[in-house]
Amino acid sequence: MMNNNIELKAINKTYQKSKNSTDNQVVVHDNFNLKINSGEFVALMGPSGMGKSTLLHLIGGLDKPTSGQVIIGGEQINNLNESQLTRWRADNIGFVFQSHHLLPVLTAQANVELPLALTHLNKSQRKHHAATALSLVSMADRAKHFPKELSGGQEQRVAIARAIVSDPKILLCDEPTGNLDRKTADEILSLLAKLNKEYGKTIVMVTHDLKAAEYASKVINLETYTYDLKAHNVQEARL
Ligand SMILES: Nc1ncnc2c1ncn2[C@@H]1O[C@H](COP(=O)(O)OP(=O)(O)OP(=O)(O)O)[C@@H](O)[C@H]1O
Repeated sequence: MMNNNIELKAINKTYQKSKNSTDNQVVVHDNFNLKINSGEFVALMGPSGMGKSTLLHLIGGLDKPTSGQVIIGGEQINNLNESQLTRWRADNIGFVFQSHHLLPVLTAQANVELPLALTHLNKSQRKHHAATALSLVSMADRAKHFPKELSGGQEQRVAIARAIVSDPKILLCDEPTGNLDRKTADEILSLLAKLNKEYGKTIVMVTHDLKAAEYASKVINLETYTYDLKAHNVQEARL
C-alpha cells in the first residue's frame, strides 16, 4: 500500500431482494463518492438503513459494488478475486464489530493470535505480536482468560487487539460501542482515538452515538452528505 487513502468513486450498490424478480431491487448507493485521507478518524452517521454498514463492507473488501471503484492505498480492490481479497484484508484491514465475535473456546491470547495464522510468522513470533497487541489495549494481565471470564468492555478490548495484531493501516469499526455502557464506551473510544493519534491508524467508525462521534476528527452524516464531483469538494454536516 502506497498510503492508506480510501476512495470510493461513482459507487452504485444495489441488492436484489429475491433471486427470481427484477423489480425487487433495493438501491442503497447511487453514484456515491467519498475520500478519506490517511490518518483520519471518521465517524459515519445517519439513519438506519442508509447504507453505512454497506460502505464499511465495500471499503473492507467484504462486499463489492454493483458498479464503481473502491481504491484503497492506490489499489483498486473491487477487481480482486476472493482469495486475493482474503490476503489483502489480512494485510491491510482490521475489523471491529458491535459484538466482539471472540471464540469462546480460546483464551484472549489465542483469539488475538488467530489472524496471524494467515501470515508467514512462526509460533513464537505470533505469540509475541499477540502479547504486544494485548498490552497496547491494557489487557496483558488477562491474556490467559477466556471470553466468558471478561467484562463486555474487556472483550471489546481483546477484539480490538485482534483487529490490530497484524498492524493494519486501516481500522473499520461497526458500532464498536453499541453494546457497552457510557463509561466503558468512552474507554473504548479513547483507545480508538489513541490508535489513530499515536499509531497513525486510519479509522472509519459507523455509529449512532453522538458522543462517540466527538472522538472522531471528522463526521460524515450520510443523510446530509453531498459530494460535488466537479469540484471534488465534500461538504459534510458537522454536529
Ligand atoms: N445482503 C443484503 N441483501 C439485501 N439487502 C441488503 C443486504 N444488506 C443490506 N441490505 C439493505 O441495504 C440497506 C442498507 O443497509 P445497511 O446495513 O448498510 O444500513 P445501515 O445504514 O448500516 O443501517 P443500520 O444503522 O440499521 O445498521 C438496507 O435497506 C438493507 O435492508
